[in-house]
Amino acid sequence: MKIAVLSGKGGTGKTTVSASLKSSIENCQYIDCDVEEPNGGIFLKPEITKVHPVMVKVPEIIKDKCTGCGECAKACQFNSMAVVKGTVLIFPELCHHCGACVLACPEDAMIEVEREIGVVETNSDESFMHGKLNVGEPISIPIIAMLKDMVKEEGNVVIDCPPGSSCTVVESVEDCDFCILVTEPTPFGLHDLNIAVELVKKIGIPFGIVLNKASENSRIINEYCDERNIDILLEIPFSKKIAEAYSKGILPVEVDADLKNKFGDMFKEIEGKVLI
Ligand SMILES: Nc1ncnc2c1ncn2[C@@H]1O[C@H](COP(=O)(O)OP(=O)(O)OP(=O)(O)O)[C@@H](O)[C@H]1O
Ligand code: SF4
Ligand code: SF4
Repeated sequence: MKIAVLSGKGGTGKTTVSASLKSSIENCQYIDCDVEEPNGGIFLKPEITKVHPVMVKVPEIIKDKCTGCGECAKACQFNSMAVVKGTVLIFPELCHHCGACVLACPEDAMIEVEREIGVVETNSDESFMHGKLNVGEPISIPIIAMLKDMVKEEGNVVIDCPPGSSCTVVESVEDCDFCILVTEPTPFGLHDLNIAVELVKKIGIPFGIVLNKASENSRIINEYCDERNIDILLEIPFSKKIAEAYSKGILPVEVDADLKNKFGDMFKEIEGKVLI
């Protein structure tokens, strides 16, 4: 089973939940698609042995051939190039690597060259993988796509998604069997949970909720889920012990055997839902 863990809102406990789930079930690959801030490794402590650069293709001008006609800039839907007084300006960070400008050039005055935007790192058996986007790079999809290509066909996979609900999240959850939406009982948590629910419904992947940092305010999430017939798979209390363990890079399931069992039970429940 491929299970994606996401949360509309950052900081709700997505990494805590995904790394805890990975640690509570057998034969599971962990993939950290939160490539701007991959921190699952701080908990799981893999020994990184392989580093794969992630390259993208960006256009380059052959100056001798260019007539300054501007067809390339007209073809670019992402404003990543402009022709100013006959000179082509390329903004590689904005480029979406579609190749349209190269096709549009009537003079064959453009070639594509490779540019590194980040890396994918794995341990020796690839049970752990994360992507790292280079600082200042705005487009992370190619790194997530490479991680998804390296997903094992056999066994279970837990995918720690980026926060939010943009295209990086869509790329991360695509092809998954189930989504766990992690939320917290605050108005902000509820607001962003609603966006995440809309997203997974649109993509058409079955889902359930983990209510993290559960407290006396949990009612707002319980009511939201009751009204929509959404399952709350697991409630994790707001706990100083969990926060303290986190600050030392220790997962809650390492200090609480009962919680580890609950993660195992949640996995079985998800399995039951997916296999129906
Ligand atoms: N049950 C809990 N009780 C108390 N604190 C918690 C609990 N779960 C998580 N936290 C705290 O919430 C913070 C965020 O946790 P975590 O990094 O898992 O969230 P995240 O959703 O992955 O964040 P990001 O959006 O940065 O990826 C941490 O400081 C952690 O200590
Ligand atoms: S490859 Fe596509 S996005 Fe990049 S500059 Fe050319 S047309 Fe624009
Ligand atoms: S389309 Fe080709 S020839 Fe025209 S400006 Fe662009 S690179 Fe130069």
